[in-house]
Amino acid sequence: MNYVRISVKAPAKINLTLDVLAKRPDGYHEVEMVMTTVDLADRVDMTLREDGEITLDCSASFVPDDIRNHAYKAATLMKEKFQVRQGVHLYIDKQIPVAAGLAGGSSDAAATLRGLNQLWNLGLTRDELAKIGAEIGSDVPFCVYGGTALATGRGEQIAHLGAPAPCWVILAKPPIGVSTPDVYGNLRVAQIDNHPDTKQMLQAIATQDFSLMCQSLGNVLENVTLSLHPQVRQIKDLMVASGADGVLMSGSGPTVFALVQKEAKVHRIYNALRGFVKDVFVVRMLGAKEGEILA
Ligand SMILES: C[C@@](CO)(OP(=O)(O)O)[C@H](O)COP(=O)(O)OP(=O)(O)OC[C@H]1O[C@@H](n2ccc(N)nc2=O)[C@H](O)[C@@H]1O
Ligand SMILES: Nc1ncnc2c1ncn2[C@@H]1O[C@H](COP(=O)(O)OP(=O)(O)O)[C@@H](O)[C@H]1O
Repeated sequence: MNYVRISVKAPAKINLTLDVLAKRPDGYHEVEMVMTTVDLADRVDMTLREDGEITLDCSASFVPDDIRNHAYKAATLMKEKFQVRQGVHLYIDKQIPVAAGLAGGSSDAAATLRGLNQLWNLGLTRDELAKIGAEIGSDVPFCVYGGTALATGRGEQIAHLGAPAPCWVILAKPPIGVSTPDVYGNLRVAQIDNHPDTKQMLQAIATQDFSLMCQSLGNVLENVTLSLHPQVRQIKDLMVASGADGVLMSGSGPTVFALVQKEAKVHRIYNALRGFVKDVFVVRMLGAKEGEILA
């Protein structure tokens, strides 16, 4: 089918575990992370341009609209690699908080790769798109597939997992932006004393055991971000005091998420947080499903 315009959902991710095993000679860190997508999503609209230009607008004016934008980078890479004559206008409807540990920019890039594959009739597989995504950022390959996965290497090696136990996810982002390179840069790998039990998390997911999943949550970047931004600790404490079953910071932060199974608790936690931070979202995990193309 020939498209002229296509809209693709770009869901946020959370890290159920994030372990750092070593610092690599290339400056990246060797990680082991269990990630899952949630139904808080940007939307990337792509409109064919016959003049060959790549242009971008975003509903959030502070997000870059040039090559610094991961979605723009994705389009440029695809055009160059496959010598595409046509161009594209990208419009990003931004719903995911920026620099929040939720991979908003990576997911926009992944949605752009998926969408352009159709718009420009490239016929690439998801695996091929994920490989291209790794050239944009470590989290992009995961975002190309979505669902739930174990990510290793610098985060670009993906092993798909089944859906975790169904539950509510309450996200709260304090009004600070966190730089991922700064957080990794402040981590002292030899001094990490809170490595998560990744195997136990994999077991919790395989058996859809909600309480084991909550017990297995862990993120070695949390202490680094907590020391830079004490508000993150306050949000965690508030979630726990309001009855959350499991609480963790996502990625490099500063977003913190709470997991709960009972709907009554959702309201209690949401109301407690809203008095404290503006950006609070109640979402569901997307399970094992792949990112959805809307039109
Ligand atoms: C921490 C995580 C957890 O999912 O996510 P966010 O908090 O950014 O959402 C990821 O590891 C972030 O992945 P991503 O944001 O794609 O990182 P990249 O663009 O590839 O790298 C940005 C910088 O982060 C550092 N970095 C990133 C990944 C990695 N495995 N080791 C690193 O040391 C490097 O300094 C690198 O230059
Ligand atoms: N499409 C995009 N959406 C949001 N931020 C973007 C995008 N493209 C590039 N960026 C830049 O990437 C940085 C990280 O943003 P984001 O992907 O939202 O956070 P995180 O890496 O914490 O998940 C920001 O500083 C932002 O300026």
